Amino acid sequence: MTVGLQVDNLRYRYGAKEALKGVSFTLEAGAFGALLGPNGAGKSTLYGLLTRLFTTSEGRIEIAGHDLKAQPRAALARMGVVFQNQTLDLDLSVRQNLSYFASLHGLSGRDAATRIDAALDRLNMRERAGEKARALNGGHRRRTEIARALIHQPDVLLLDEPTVGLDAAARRSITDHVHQLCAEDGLTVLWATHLTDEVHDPDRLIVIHQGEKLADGHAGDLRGGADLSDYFLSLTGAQA
Ligand SMILES: Nc1ncnc2c1ncn2[C@@H]1O[C@H](COP(=O)(O)OP(=O)(O)OP(=O)(O)O)[C@@H](O)[C@H]1O
Repeated sequence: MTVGLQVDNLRYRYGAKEALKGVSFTLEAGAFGALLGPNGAGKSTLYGLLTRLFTTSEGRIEIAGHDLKAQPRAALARMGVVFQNQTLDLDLSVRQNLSYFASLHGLSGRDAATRIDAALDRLNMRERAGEKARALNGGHRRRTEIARALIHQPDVLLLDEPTVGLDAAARRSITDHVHQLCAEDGLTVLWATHLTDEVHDPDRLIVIHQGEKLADGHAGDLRGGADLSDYFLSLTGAQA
């Protein structure tokens, strides 16, 4: 199999507090990986390490074949990130937000315009390109951020609780769009959430709790005949 994302025996401490206690998993290229964990499980810590907001000497991360510690630039170039907090410039148009990001990646002119159009098409946002980000609802702002994260054509897309604050229809739409990116474009996705209804049966499901991995497999196999939230609750004792 071609590996999209590999995390091997990752540990991280905040002083005496051990936030990750040796977490390992591998996502095949093109997989939708749902990282499910209750508050405090260690999801944000894992994302911080994956994006090199901070580093650890314990464990190894590989992104699309590049070791994050040994080849950070090459590894990060293969990664797109959608953070939990909104990061658009609300006074710029959708297209301007994407153009700014493209130029940060050294893209300009016709090449940038082509990539921006393709990314906006992918998220059904092309017809909104001229609107100020401020005029968009929360769901369309998130779609713009996802389109922006695709401009440099990453192999791996990380999303940290991307549906926080969205209504049910927008949540469904974003979740479906990202599943399509895996199925149709071969993108490897890691989607952190504590909402079980965002996980589909064929998805790869990784459950973490208190810094440890409790389960890893296809969601449908793991839950068996049970409801996924009941399964999650029985594993973690937490509220789904
Ligand atoms: N700066 C910090 N100093 C000390 N402990 C921290 C710090 N940041 C996080 N922690 C602790 O590390 C553990 C993992 O936190 P983390 O934020 O990674 O969890 P999470 O799964 O992202 O939770 P949430 O869904 O609430 O964001 C928690 O016990 C948290 O209290």
